[in-house]
Amino acid sequence: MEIKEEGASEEGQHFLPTAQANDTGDPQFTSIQKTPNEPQLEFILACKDLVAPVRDRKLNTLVQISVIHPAEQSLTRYSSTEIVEGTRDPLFLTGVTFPSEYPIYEETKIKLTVYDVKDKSHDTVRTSVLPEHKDPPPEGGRSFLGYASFKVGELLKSKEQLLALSLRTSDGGKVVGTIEVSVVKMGEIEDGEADHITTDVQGQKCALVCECTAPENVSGKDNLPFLNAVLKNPVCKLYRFPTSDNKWMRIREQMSESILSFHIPKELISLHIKEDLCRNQELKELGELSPHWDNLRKNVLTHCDQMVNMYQDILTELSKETGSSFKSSSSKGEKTLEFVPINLHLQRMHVHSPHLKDALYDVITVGAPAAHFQGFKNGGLRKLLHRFETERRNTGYQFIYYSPENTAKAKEVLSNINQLQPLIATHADLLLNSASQHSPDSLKNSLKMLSEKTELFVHAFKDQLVRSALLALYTARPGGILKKPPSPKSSTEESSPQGQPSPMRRQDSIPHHSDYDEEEWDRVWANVGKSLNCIIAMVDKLIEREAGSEGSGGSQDGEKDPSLADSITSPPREDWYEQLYPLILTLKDCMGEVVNRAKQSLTFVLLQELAYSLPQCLMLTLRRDIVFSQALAGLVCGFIIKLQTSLHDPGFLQQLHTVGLIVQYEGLLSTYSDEIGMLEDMAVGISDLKKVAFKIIEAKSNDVLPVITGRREHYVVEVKLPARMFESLPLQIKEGQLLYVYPVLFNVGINEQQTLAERFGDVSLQESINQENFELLKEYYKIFMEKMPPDYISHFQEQNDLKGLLENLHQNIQAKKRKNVEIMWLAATICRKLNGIRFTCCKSAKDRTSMSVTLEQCSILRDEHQLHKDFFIRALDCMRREGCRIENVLKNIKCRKYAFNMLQLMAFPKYYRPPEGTYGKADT
Ligand SMILES: O=P(O)(O)O[C@H]1[C@H](O)[C@@H](O)[C@H](O)[C@H](O)[C@@H]1OP(=O)(O)O
Repeated sequence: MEIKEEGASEEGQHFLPTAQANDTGDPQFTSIQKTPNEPQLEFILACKDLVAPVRDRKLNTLVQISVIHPAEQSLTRYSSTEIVEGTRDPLFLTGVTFPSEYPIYEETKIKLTVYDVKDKSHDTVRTSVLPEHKDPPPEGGRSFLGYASFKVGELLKSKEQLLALSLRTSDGGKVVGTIEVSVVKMGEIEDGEADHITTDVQGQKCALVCECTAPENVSGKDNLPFLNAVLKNPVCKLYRFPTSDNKWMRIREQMSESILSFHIPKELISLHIKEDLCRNQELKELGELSPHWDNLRKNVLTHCDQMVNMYQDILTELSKETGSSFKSSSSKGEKTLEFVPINLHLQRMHVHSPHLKDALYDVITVGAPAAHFQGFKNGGLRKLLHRFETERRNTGYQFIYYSPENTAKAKEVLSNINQLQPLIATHADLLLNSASQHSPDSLKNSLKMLSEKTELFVHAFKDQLVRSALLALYTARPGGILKKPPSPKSSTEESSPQGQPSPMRRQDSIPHHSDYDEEEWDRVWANVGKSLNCIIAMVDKLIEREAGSEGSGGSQDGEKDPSLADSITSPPREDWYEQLYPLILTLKDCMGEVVNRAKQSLTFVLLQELAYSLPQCLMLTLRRDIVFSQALAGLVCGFIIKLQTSLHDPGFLQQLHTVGLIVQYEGLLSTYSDEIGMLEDMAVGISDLKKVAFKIIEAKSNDVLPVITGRREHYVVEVKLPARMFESLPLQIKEGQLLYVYPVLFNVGINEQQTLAERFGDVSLQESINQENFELLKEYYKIFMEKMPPDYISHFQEQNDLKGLLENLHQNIQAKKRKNVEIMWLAATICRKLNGIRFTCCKSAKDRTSMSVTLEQCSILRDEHQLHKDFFIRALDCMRREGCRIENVLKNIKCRKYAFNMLQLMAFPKYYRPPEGTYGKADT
């Protein structure tokens, strides 16, 4: 068989194009028996007695793994091990894993090529186009030692599932050593085998017993189809690391993109369009205005219509991207992709360690939510919004100033009205329906619903803002005189039960205006309550009379002859519908009048917001929408994953509905140059996530993608769960209780730009963000301690010293130390202990983020899983050199190099520097 390098494929590109991937298995070839959703094949490698080309030269070796698909006979680079230095018997910590989706069969051939790396700094530059010949020519820093190959079937059927293969030179002649391939077995102890492997500490050796313990199901395998609907294109890596008691632990690293990257922005933009179209319509329906206000309105409408068109164009463009699940760092400035988060991934570490429970650690990695297309010349949202508000407050002579809180309130009342009015109309019709059926029970029920909704409606206007807005609008009408609206039917007032006062009271008095009848609003408003009272009184009367007539209609022995009762003994049956119909009409009329007035006045408040510095105001809204959309896509992804992995945990579920979830963002941006603006955007985007609530509903079809409802001030994300999963939820969640999140952001700049900021610039932005968010975190902890049950808390306190960690975090924030990465470690630890959702972000979530998540993973292995202390750096190097994150760099910029140069790295904190040969100035 001819082995040739496949030109377009790339090492680490784990999956063939979809058309080639064959989930159901090709009948021509023998599938590997496997547990659904588990990797099909995992093996580890070691070499023995390698022969150095030059005598006495110490070998630094790596193995490159390539796959020959049986149908194609061509060779695809699959993955590599790390470089093991200074030994002829290397034992590699980076293994090989073929995930369940990979088209691999017993007939698939695996080729293992061993290289000697002379110069690590020249070893990594492997671009997407590979040379055509069998083995790559000696690249800058490595030379070919030997190769071996085997069929997957041979490995699986071999004794102990272990192959010892001779490594041969490229002409197939000389044997240059042996390579051992051993399937990673679950639950088996390979005792007796002691291997010597090199540690971090140069020259030091460590004897280890290979042992793998049975993994427990921590990932909720059964739930995976649900998760697979949102996660796409997983990249999987395998490692084995020694523990402090010389056992092996097995680590699976997985990185997946999410379809939510595009789905959430599309949902959100559709909502913005709906909200803005509705507002524009309301502006048009504002009625006659004096010339000043009318011109202003025209101008606002022109701009607002343009904005809606722009959102529509963006949505059309995004809708073309069907099935997309990834926006690369190089697309961050693209206008049509502005709402899409940059490089969003789930970064997962699955640990199987001896004597300890299996564990999953998830971090969502994503580019800092920021408006790259709009740029950062004038800063980001935090500064821009503040400046805008201050200027608006101080230059209000052409319009009326309403505070952001009042503007938000106006939007809220408007939205409540828009929801409640049709709801009340429906309940009123249902009441009439019950009346025509002459059913007392159903009449009572319908009345109950109608009363509840009407009370909410009446309550919605109990605000001074409506009054002041009514007066403001009055003065903006031509001549400042309102046409007197028709008063509600007098019959309503007359039939009001004993003329009793309505439940509403007058609010504070509004500013005086000689022509303005401030009592009028009270009357219009009170009429809704009065007409409801009339309906209640009428229903009572009808039911009472019915009961009375039934009592008098019975025969003496208590038996009733219905025909007699109807036609002879009882009075003719009353037509309930006829009695109630006019009252319902009155209620609807009164309501219509209130809605009309309130809507117009509150829309007038919104006109004021838009009127000031029009284009700037709309650009700010756009910027905020963009940043929020990116942040929300990440949050929804994190929430769904957290929910899926924690469904089995009753404590978590209780926390979810009684307290809510902490969502912790680690920012690595610098407070220098453009990244100041990014951080300012990010801080607002994350804080805006407070406006989001989640609701879990049962999926009624295979479509489990979340649905968003609401408007800019308040969104509800409906997460659909398959019936079986939904059933396992606590009642409160099943009943649709809203679930809240508490986002917090801690930022520590780590690169050379931060050095400049510390020396010559200003770090106050970072300091205030950390301080403010510490307060939020403390507040969350307080609510958590108050709301969780005492027995949970006492167990929780035994396990975790959260108070101590918080105190430590506080001290570190106060300390104002340079590049104090301790802040991020502590915040992340606190978040994990509080069952929260973890995020890590830098500009592109590619380079700095990769350093940070790999460091976090290894720190967890050290602190929670007894990673052998001498192997900390090696584990870190393995993950950075051949792990998921270098694949992340590759998929973003088509080059396997972290975009750092030597000078930059000198400014990095020590543990954030990648291993030699994995970085260089690439064209990003
Ligand atoms: O993923 P990032 O750390 O934001 O990537 C940076 C990198 O840190 C920096 O060294 C390099 O000069 C580039 O600016 C990278 O950003 P890109 O957005 O260009 O990938």
